[in-house]
Amino acid sequence: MSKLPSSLSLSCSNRKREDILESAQYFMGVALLAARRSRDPSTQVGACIVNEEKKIVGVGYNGMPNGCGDDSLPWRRSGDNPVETKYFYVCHAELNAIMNKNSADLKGCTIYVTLFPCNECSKLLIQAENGSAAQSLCG
Ligand SMILES: Nc1nc(=O)n([C@H]2C[C@H](O)[C@@H](COP(=O)(O)O)O2)cc1CO
Ligand SMILES: [Zn+2]
Repeated sequence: MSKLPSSLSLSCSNRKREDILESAQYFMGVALLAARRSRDPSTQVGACIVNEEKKIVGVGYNGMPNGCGDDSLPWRRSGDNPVETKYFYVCHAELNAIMNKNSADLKGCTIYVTLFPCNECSKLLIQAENGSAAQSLCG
């Protein structure tokens, strides 16, 4: 094999980087970044769905339904009536990641989500045939 020109061999390493992010760290990082888009004043959640080829097929964060102004619905956690709280309206990050999917189905996919899925989202993930879920270890 011909020797590298001396200028090239001295100016930059010819060895690939080893200390790269693991794929799970990368996808959870995407979920954490997506959470930064949430307008929920108390809890921001992000979700990233990845297919078996490790391609991102859906990203979402918790927010009010499309077209429903973030200022016209309540963000409070408690009220005399459930309709006075955000829980009655907010779309969870997992729901939005599923709805934002760019693939025909989610068979065998993995979802990386910054909070453990609630029972409603767990049902959605099962019905969407989402293979498995990974949850962030951060608080
Ligand atoms: N897995 C989840 N995905 C989500 O998108 N959420 C959202 C729904 C609310 O907008 C917020 C929770 O509000 P709080 O009860 O921590 O103030 O996080 C919550 C969970 C946890 O069940
Ligand atoms: Zn949920």
